[in-house]
Amino acid sequence: MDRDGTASEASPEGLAEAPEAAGRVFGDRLPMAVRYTELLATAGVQRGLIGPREVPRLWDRHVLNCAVLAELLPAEVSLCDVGSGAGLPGIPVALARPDVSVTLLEPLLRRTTFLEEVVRELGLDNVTVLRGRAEEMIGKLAVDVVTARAVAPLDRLAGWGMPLLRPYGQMLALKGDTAEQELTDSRAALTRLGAVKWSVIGVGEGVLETQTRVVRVEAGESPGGVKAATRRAKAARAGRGGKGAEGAGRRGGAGRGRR
Ligand SMILES: C[S@@+](CC[C@H](N)C(=O)[O-])C[C@H]1O[C@@H](n2cnc3c(N)ncnc32)[C@H](O)[C@@H]1O
Repeated sequence: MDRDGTASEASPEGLAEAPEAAGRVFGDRLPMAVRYTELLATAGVQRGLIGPREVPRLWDRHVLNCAVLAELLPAEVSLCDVGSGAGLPGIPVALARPDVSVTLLEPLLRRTTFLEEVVRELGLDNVTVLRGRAEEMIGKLAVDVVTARAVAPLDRLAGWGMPLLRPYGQMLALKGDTAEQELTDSRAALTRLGAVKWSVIGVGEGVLETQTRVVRVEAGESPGGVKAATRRAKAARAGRGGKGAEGAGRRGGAGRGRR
């Protein structure tokens, strides 16, 4: 990140010190989390990716609130953060869990530019930035876990996120107070999209004053439904390499090694 007013050595105005719980969440990666939070408070605000009023509450409402998702992740999974924006929740999760391979998926250039700069500056070797819309990635990207915060109502989000899952993967959506209602409203869509189980879970006990509420949707054998399965099969036949339909999910399935 260049320093012509986009980031400063001193702590940015209004940004609180890292809370004690941050040390427990990020361990020896705490300095990286501190730097990320500073970049959100400086370049992130200047480029319109974070509201200036969020600066005093970046740690609790954003960085820690997102990082506690790590509690729900099995070991060594692949994860795609759909609509990552300024990197939330993907970057805090990647910082808290170096074993997890994270793809930040975001369509807007201004945002992917920021994300690439952050990844480079922090030296985050478990993070890839991918520019595009979730619905364009079906058959090209397949992961164990999809995450999202503030991207779309649950039924629409599921239509984008479920087809990106490998069999038996899971979608984790940070939903706050609307979680139960959105689940109720989305049942038919979730079933159609190959979900076999769903629930609302609170995470962050002992870290956050108010726990983060997460909608967890678990996929069965054919996440995304018939159309997604067809597109995945076509992509596999075409033998796409790299982050192809099988390529991105390089590690164990989401059902394994839960912790
Ligand atoms: C309100 S922002 C939330 C950003 C971030 N997740 C957060 O919580 O701060 C919504 C983001 O979703 C992205 N987005 C919208 N439609 C999308 C789609 N179809 N696929 C992927 N990302 C999308 C937008 O570009 C935007 O960055």
